[in-house]
Parts: sequence; C-alpha cells; structure tokens
Amino acid sequence: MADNLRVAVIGAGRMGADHIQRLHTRIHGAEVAAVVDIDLERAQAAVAHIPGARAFATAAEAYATSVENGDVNAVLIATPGFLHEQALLEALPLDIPILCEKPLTPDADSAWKIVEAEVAMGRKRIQVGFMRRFDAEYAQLGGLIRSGELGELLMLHCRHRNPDTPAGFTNEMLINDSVVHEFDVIRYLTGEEITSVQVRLGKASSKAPNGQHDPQHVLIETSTGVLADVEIFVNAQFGYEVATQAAFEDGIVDIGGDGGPYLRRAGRWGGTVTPGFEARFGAAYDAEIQSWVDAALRGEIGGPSAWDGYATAACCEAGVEAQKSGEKVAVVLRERPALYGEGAP
Ligand SMILES: NC(=O)c1ccc[n+]([C@@H]2O[C@H](COP(=O)([O-])OP(=O)(O)OC[C@H]3O[C@@H](n4cnc5c(N)ncnc54)[C@H](O)[C@@H]3O)[C@@H](O)[C@H]2O)c1
Ligand SMILES: O[C@H]1[C@H](O)[C@@H](O)[C@H](O)[C@@H](O)[C@H]1O
Repeated sequence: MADNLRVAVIGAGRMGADHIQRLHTRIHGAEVAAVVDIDLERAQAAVAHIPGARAFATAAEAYATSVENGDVNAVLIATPGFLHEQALLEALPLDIPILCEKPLTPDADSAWKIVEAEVAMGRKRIQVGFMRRFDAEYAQLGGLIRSGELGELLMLHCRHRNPDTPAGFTNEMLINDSVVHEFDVIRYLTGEEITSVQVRLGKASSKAPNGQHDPQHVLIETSTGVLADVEIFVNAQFGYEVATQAAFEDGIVDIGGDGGPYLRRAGRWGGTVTPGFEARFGAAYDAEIQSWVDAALRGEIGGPSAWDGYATAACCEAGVEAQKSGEKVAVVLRERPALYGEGAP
C-alpha cells in the first residue's frame, strides 16, 4: 500500500476547486497529481500553483500511463451528478480508492449498476461525499439519539436553503442534488432506512428560474415511523442555511442555527449570514477528505459507501416521482449485498 495518495481530481468547478485547494494545503497524506476538466484551461489554471500536478481534458488521458506507474493512485470525482455513473465505471476497474461527490448517481438503477460493479470487484473502493456526517453538530445530534438520554427520537424538522442555483439546475435537482443530503443524514441519524417520500408544492417564489418550483416541502418516513419534513428552498436569496430541529420524547434539540460573533454596533445588533456551503461545511469537508485519505492508505473507505449512495438514489427517484404525483411514494430497496455489512446505514 502506498504511503501517500496521489489524487486525480475529475472536474475542477466550484466543488472540485475547493477540494483541490484542501488536498494541496490542509490534508495530510495526499497530494494533487492530476486535474481533469473538459474545459482544459480550467484544469490548467487549477494545477498552475501545484508543482508536479498535470492537467488533462479527459480522465482516460489522465489514467493512461499514470495509474500503471503510480503517478496517480486515487480518484476524486467532482463532475456534475448526472456524469458520475460514467466516471465511476471508468475509475472502478483501476482498483484504486475513489471519493465520489454526492449524489453517487441521480437514480436507483444507475446507482445499482455501481453497487454491482463494486460487489463484482469484491472490495469497497467508493466513498460518497455526504459531508454532513462529518459536521460536528450533526455528529453530536447523532450521539444524543444513540445515547437515548432524551428518550426516543420522534420527528425531525429540516431547513435546507441556498441563496440561488447555478445555470442548468433543474426541478428534479431540488431532490436529487439537494434533498439527497437530507436523505443521507436522516438515515445516518436514525440508523434506519427511509420507507416513503412525499412532496408538496405550494406557493412558488418568483425568484425561481424557469422550470423550478421553489420552495418544496418534502415529507419523509423511516422504518420505525420517525417523520421528517424538509423545506427545500434553493433560491432563498438571503444566504445559506442547513439546520435541523429534532423532537424527542424528553426534549428538543436544534443544530445548524446561525453562529459566529453576536455583534452590537451603531444601534443595531446581529451577526453575519453564512454565504454558502463552503463556509457552512468547510470543517466537515476537511474532516471528510482526511478520513477518506487515512482509510484509503489502509485499503479501506472512511465514510458513506456505495450502498449509502444507492439507498439515497432510490429515495431521490421516489422523491422525483412524488414531485409529479403529489402522492406518498414508497422507497423499495434491493437486498443489501454482504460486502456492505449489516445494521445501521
Ligand atoms: N458536498 C457538497 O456540499 C457539494 C457542494 C457542491 C457541489 N457538490 C457536488 O460536486 C459535484 C460538482 O458540483 P460543482 O458545483 O462543482 O459543479 P460545477 O459545474 O461548478 O463543476 C463541474 C466541473 O466539471 C467539469 N466537467 C463537466 N463534464 C466533464 C467531463 N466529462 N470530464 C471532466 N470534467 C467535466 C465542468 O467543466 C466543471 O468545471 C456535483 O456532484 C455536486 O453535487 C457537492
Ligand atoms: O451541490 C450543492 C451542495 O450539495 C450543497 O451542500 C447543497 O446545499 C446544495 O443544495 C447543492 O446544490
């Protein structure tokens, strides 16, 4: 096993660039060896300040000789979600560690193909970028749920608000690019699979680009009947907010509220609004990628697996169907392969 991960980052857009920076400056045991972007100039700009790193327009070129000679021994996929299936099927046969940004893929069938390909290899190579599992407050809430000190968890009320959406963000992506985080974190917090999803469309914001009905109200049920509601509001203008209130038999817990300094100045009080996911989850991304690197150097994965990617993709598929029908749609999962063990998600 290598003592250093030499990572090829596929996709140098907003998230890829953030991961490149983190791998280059803050993560121990890893370096950026190659950056691939269909926009070659963007890849070149991304490697300009990283000695030894090379830029390519396609993953195939980056893998061609460099995997064989050890120049590249890990892959981080940060292309848009609808391209992950192709990127994963190209990277998996290399039999090297893969961090795939969420979603694994946007729908259940394509995600299952990835699970099948990994199962055929016989070892877990894919970690999915559900970084909320590495956020300190979500981890504390998970600890409280598992400890039982507030009794049983009964309900979760989730707010997921983004300032605006990038070009090409579709109505389906409110579910399979955004609510996919809640699907994963609800599974992680409760330790249960999700059994149904319903979506209610109410009054829409005039700020939502054509084709998007924003906000939406998503109702989720887990296998023991924990109910979660999510306000997904991706053109909320004011800033970024991801917060959850958990109702227990013996108490209420809030996480993700505005933090930071509370300022009083010139007759006013308040603080600053979080502008985006980089600021809200910066520490969680660092912890997530460090965990991936540490585990990869031991030949393991250090976070959510392809099974988690598949289970959430099945929820997304149900959610997209529910957007259209307004009905409660059941989430039916295939049998969990032995490779992914048993027990909590
Ligand atoms: N975990 C999180 O909180 C979080 C935050 C943002 C984005 N993401 C995820 O990261 C991924 C990328 O999102 P983004 O916001 O950076 O998107 P983006 O559009 O900013 O960047 C995507 C990049 O991929 C490149 N690209 C497109 N097709 C390519 C191909 N075939 N080969 C190589 N490069 C190609 C584009 O040129 C672009 O530079 C998505 O899966 C998204 O869901 C996760
Ligand atoms: O890709 C982004 C990212 O995953 C953010 O964490 C989420 O808040 C956004 O809704 C999504 O579009």
